[in-house]
Amino acid sequence: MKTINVILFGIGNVGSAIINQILQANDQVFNKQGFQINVPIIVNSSLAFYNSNSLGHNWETDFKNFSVPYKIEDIIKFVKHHELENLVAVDATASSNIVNSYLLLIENGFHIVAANKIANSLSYDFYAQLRNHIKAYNRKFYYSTNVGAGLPVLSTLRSLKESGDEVLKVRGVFSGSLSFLFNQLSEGERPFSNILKHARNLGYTEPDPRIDLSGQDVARKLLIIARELDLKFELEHIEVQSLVPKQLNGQTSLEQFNARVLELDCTIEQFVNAKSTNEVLRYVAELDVKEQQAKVKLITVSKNSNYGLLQGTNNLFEIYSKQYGNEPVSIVGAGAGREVTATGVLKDLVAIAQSIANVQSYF
Ligand SMILES: NC(=O)C1=CN([C@@H]2O[C@H](COP(=O)(O)OP(=O)(O)OC[C@H]3O[C@@H](n4cnc5c(N)ncnc54)[C@H](OP(=O)(O)O)[C@@H]3O)[C@@H](O)[C@H]2O)C=CC1
Ligand SMILES: N[C@@H](CC=O)C(=O)O
Repeated sequence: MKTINVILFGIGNVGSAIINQILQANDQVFNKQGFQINVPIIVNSSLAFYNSNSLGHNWETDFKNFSVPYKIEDIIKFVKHHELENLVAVDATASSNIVNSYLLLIENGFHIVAANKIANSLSYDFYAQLRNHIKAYNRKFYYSTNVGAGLPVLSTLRSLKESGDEVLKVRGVFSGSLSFLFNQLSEGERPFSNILKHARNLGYTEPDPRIDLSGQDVARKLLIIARELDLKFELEHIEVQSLVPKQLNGQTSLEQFNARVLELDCTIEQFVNAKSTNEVLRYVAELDVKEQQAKVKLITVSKNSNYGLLQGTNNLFEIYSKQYGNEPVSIVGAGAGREVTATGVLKDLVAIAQSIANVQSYF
């Protein structure tokens, strides 16, 4: 039985669901495949909880009672001291701090699984450097939840590419939180700011929801898709329409934004008033591979179109390729949420565990 040791950075919405799903699957699912996933260290932005065995179901209480301040070097020391093998750093934060330590972690034997999109949306130079490092140290870097949460978007793009097809265009609704916000808004019962609060409580938004509302999160996803398709894009290549009123962005802190969130309603009302009654609003991303053009913006669509009929946090990815012609490959499903995202992270983790345990997966 191989033991995979996961060091989990971030124990918020996604991180806590990852722990609970691992604890649930270890006995019934993973052991049968010849491996066990242990989680000897969990951290938030300032504290770490170390446990040389593994976490139990009471991990939240343990974290509250026994966590201590840490530096990344302490974590590396701990895993070396306890001779922990098969190390995977799971990044379930939205922070660039941990991304700054990816190279160091790789040099110290860690594979990386990231829900965090920052590493893949920094400069192209860093994007390439990270991949060179992964190759040089014979590690793996998986990030399937960067686009579409648990949906198989990046794997579909890769398999089309690897089988000789040519992806020409990718278009769709890429944000789970914006999908939820505009789906709820079209029901017409609540102001936008109130729906936003609900979306945050359900774990659909980024820790700072302006990252969603400004289009930045969708632009990052589009950038990651573009790079996956071998375009050497930077974030600046993407035309972005922000929904955040100017006075609530830039210099404003998250606390100030929260206090003045009602001001968002006026901005959104302008878009609502500009559409007809049989239309709804959708925040859409589009990459034209041939023209090398990428944009993300709010549009109006007919209520009865495939975009208009989206429900809940559903995403829609339409992948146009040479072989599929005018009928795109379409992927639809939940694009945000603690559980679906944690399942996506687990798929990446299991792929690493299977390669370590030498398990032949079905695919
Ligand atoms: N929610 C979703 O549906 C999806 C989320 N993702 C991605 O998953 C990531 C996490 O999202 P979510 O769980 O919703 O966010 P949360 O805000 O719920 O959790 C973030 C966690 O990261 C911790 N953290 C922040 N900074 C650091 C740091 N420098 N070092 C270590 N830990 C840190 C926070 O600790 P503290 O409490 O101390 O600040 C908190 O535990 C994001 O990158 C997001 O884009 C991807 C797909 C879908
Ligand atoms: N904030 C994101 C969550 C997943 O990446 C979204 O709304 O899609």
